[in-house]
Amino acid sequence: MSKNLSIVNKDLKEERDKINFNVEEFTNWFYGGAEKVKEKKYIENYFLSDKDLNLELDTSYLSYKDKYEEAVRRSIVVYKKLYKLHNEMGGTHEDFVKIMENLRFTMGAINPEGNPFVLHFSMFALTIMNMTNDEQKAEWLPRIFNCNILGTYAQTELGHGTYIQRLETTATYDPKTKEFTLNSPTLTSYKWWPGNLGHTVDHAIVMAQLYSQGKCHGIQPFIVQLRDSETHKPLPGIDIGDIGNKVGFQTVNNGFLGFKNVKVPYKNMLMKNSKLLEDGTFIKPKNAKLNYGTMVIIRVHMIIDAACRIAKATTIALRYSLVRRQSPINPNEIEPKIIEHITQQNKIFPGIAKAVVFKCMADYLTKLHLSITQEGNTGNLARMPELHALSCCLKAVCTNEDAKTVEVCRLSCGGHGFLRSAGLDDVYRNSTAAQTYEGENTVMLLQAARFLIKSFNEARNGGSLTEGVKYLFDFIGRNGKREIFDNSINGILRAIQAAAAGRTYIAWKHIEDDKRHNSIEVATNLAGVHLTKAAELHGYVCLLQVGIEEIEKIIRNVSPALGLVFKNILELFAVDLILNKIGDVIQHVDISNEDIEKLEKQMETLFKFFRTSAIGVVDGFDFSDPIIDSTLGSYDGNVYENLINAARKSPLNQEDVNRTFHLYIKPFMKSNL
Ligand SMILES: CCCCCCCCCCCCCCCCCCCCCCC/C=C/C(=O)SCCNC(=O)CCNC(=O)[C@H](O)C(C)(C)COP(=O)(O)OP(=O)(O)OC[C@H]1O[C@@H](n2cnc3c(N)ncnc32)[C@H](O)[C@@H]1OP(=O)(O)O
Ligand SMILES: Cc1cc2nc3c(=O)[nH]c(=O)nc-3n(C[C@H](O)[C@H](O)[C@H](O)COP(=O)(O)OP(=O)(O)OC[C@H]3O[C@@H](n4cnc5c(N)ncnc54)[C@H](O)[C@@H]3O)c2cc1C
Repeated sequence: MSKNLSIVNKDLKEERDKINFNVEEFTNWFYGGAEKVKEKKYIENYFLSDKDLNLELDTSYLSYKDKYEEAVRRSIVVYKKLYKLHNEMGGTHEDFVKIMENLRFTMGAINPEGNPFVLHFSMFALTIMNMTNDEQKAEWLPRIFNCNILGTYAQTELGHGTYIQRLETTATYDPKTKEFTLNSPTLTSYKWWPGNLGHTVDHAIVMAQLYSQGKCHGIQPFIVQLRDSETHKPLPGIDIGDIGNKVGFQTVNNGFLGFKNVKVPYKNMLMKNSKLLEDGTFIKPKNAKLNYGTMVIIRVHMIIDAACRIAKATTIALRYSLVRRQSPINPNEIEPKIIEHITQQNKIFPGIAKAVVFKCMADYLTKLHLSITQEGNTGNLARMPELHALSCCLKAVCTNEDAKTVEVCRLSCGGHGFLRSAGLDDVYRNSTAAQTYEGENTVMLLQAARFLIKSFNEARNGGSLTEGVKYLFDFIGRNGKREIFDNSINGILRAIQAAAAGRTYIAWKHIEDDKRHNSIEVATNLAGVHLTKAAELHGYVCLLQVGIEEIEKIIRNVSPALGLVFKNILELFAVDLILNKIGDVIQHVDISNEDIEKLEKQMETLFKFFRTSAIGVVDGFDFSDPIIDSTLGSYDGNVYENLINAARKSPLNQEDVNRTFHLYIKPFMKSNL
């Protein structure tokens, strides 16, 4: 379904004629196999072809309220079809997950400003699946699955989002009535931000401080009904609403929520991890952070979201750059495609490489998450901190890169990139939201840095390290000597590792020095900037290391022509990375000016090679026109026709004279002031 039937712009056609590898083979890799691509296309078409969605309507021109109502209407069309398709496919849980995973991206085309049910189908369902005991699963899962109840994940409050230990909502247990009483004791204890909470859902997982037998037992999850199941009116004691207009996510319906003596039955505390006996005795979980599990799952999922947003933005920027002509390079020659300006290649090509490497990382992290979760299910929680640190670190590094890259793509489209119809604004808004939700990125980096510092101490004391941080041993082993640079892909990896280890050492030393006059906590705060830099560099080490390992495997399994493209992509990623981090590298690596010049030259050579493959790679990301939803990035490259057609649809252009002329402008002009 992806290609539209109009005539392809000749400049773009000429580019595609020069592609020297099999684009379909790349697509099959990106989506995990030919069967998965078929499935993706089928599911995409199944939903997007539905006329009831009325995708012709450009919702960006609607009011805030109308946008929300249209998003709800469209979502219901989609979810009805989801259940129909699920039955047709066989009705297994795997079928459902398959549809959901594909639908996740299709939903962006249906509700470009966000999905008013996304929390039900992600955090709410996942929390109930993973944090309940068997009886609770039996009670809640069928109702959630059938959408008899709709829910969200209500953790953040007006006063606290990051430091969740200090959430203020209370759940006080009374063994006589076998009920909890929920209260919001202060204004700052109001829940604030949960998606879909304002007017859509009727239930929520509420994170609240559990009080029992006169003691506080920390935050625990409760399932709470918020609205009447018939009238949808807020239940007694519930103060609920929408938090208002935002930078993006306009139709996600983020809400606020206050409780005044709201009664919740005993069975509604989620009891897989912590347990409360009916008499009010609290039984601690094996690890108190098990209650943070849903956040970890979503952080893992966010890496592929970042990869796909970059893939989408670079597809738009590259296709446009291959049809837009401007500014002759030689004064007497015709204006070139703007991609011929090397600075334009520098804006777009590294982004394409990032999308590919992030995809490798997403696959790696998904497998790691699965294996650590399976260990956890057998009671072995030893690797939980490693997964937490890695998911925090990569969530932050990948979404920061994502927002930066999408913005560079917008800039690379010049003035037209600023048009809404170019399709980059929603991508950017989603990227920048992801820098904050599921853990603000600085805070995430600091969590990762805790793990790095612990590992550094471990390494100094001759202890053992997890695979991903073993490079700290190399740093300690060098005993203050600098890593000698060599200009190979593994040489670049070693240089970034040396920079990450060196920065970890600086942070560690900063803490050790400050500890002499301060508490460890104050010393750690004072080292904060170094710590975040160390964690960021560690994130890049992980990306490059996993990129090298995965791409080496891929090269062994694909055709030689595609293998060369992957090799080119990996080198692009690596050289771009080291040049961007050269300040950190110089500090810890013996690298000469000549080496740096060589790297800069190498980048130019890589661009030259990638120049012919780039369009094949972005076509291989296989975003259909409705998904790409961009006047500049459509498959046919007919950007000028697309732009004028989109402009003609502006509500202001539906009449040739706007009433403000007669009401205000004309009287003003005739007034002679
Ligand atoms: C209908 C049926 C449906 C079926 C469904 C089927 C499933 C289909 C699947 C399909 C795919 C869908 C997938 C999802 C799609 C994704 C789309 C999502 C779109 C989402 C929209 C936006 C939603 C946004 C939501 C939110 O933002 S929710 C709120 C998030 N909030 C945060 O992230 C808060 C950040 N803060 C924290 O996490 C913590 O406070 C902290 C970690 C910063 C600190 O915690 P704390 O203070 O308790 O910790 P300390 O400082 O005391 O101690 C630190 C030590 O604790 C360890 N630690 C911390 N966390 C963990 C952990 N999680 N695991 C292990 N260990 C942990 C640290 O390691 C420290 O250890 P140390 O002391 O040894 O150093
Ligand atoms: C679009 C969107 C959707 C969301 N959806 C949900 C949802 O569905 N459910 C839900 O419960 N929540 C949701 N949230 C809330 C989100 O998880 C929090 O906003 C996020 O975790 C950040 O917390 P905060 O707002 O308290 O930021 P703050 O912690 O107040 O951050 C403000 C500044 O303080 C800094 N800071 C804070 N603590 C530290 C520290 N320890 N060290 C160094 N610097 C620090 C931060 O780096 C930041 O610069 C959503 C938020 C957004 C933007």
